[in-house]
Amino acid sequence: MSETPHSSGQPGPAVARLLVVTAVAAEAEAVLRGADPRGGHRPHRTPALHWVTARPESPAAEVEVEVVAGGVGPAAAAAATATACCGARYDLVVSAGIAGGFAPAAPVGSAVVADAVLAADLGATTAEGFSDVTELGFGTVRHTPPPAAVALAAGALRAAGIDTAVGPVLTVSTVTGTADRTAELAGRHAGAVAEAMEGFGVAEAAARHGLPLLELRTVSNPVGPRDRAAWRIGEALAALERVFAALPYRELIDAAAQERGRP
Ligand SMILES: O=C(O)c1cccc(C(=O)CC[C@H]2O[C@@H](n3cnc4c(=O)[nH]cnc43)[C@H](O)[C@@H]2O)c1
Repeated sequence: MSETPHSSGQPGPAVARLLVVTAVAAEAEAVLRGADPRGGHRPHRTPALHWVTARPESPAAEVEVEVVAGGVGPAAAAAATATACCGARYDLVVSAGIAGGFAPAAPVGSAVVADAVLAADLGATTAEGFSDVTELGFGTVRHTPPPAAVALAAGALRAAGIDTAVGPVLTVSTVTGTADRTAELAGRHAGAVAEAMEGFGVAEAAARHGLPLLELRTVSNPVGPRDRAAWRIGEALAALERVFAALPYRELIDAAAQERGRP
């Protein structure tokens, strides 16, 4: 975090900056309704749909929240996050939106906080089964959010009465739609609480910018046989708004910074 110049010429309170990346505008709007209940945010159209708001939490500590609706899927999410991070300074990046929840950990309407962000279908299928890219000798399939910030976020959501699970969140390029695929993913990723389509892309971009990452989602549907008509998107968006109303922004940013060895 940097010191902001004050009208006196002395350094003033540091403004901490949070970047939230969602897939679609409806998710970004839910995030902003929660983060900015007074509705004072300023919309922009570049680089994607993009909103900025200030969230003063105490006279000594301001937080500015920027929300980008970067598109569906890991590639769009990575491109939007990297573009945003090239244009401004942030202290923490959050991948947010709706998700499919694995039963019984994450029922519809509940929240999930990722303690690992996993690329679940980045690899190769062979006669012996699936090998991820790390097993094939390339790159990574895992990003680990700062544990203290994960615990802080989950504690704040539970304190606000939001049913919250903590565990690995899978990033997939294809939404799971069969019982076999559900069992395969759950078998390969013990303890997985949810799947969505952007977290790993956001994480890859944040890591290249040296920034800590969280993934926070609310559940619109169970992971399982496809039944799009049963997705409870309105319920998940309302829960997403409650999540972003309950977060202790400044403490989260400070916790993430401390784990990176910064003051
Ligand atoms: O139709 C709408 O009104 C609407 C409003 C908000 C979001 C959507 C989306 O379809 C967003 C796509 C988004 O959803 C995530 N998601 C949700 N459930 C799953 C799932 O079971 N498996 C994978 N991804 C899921 C995902 O991150 C997509 O980007 C529509």
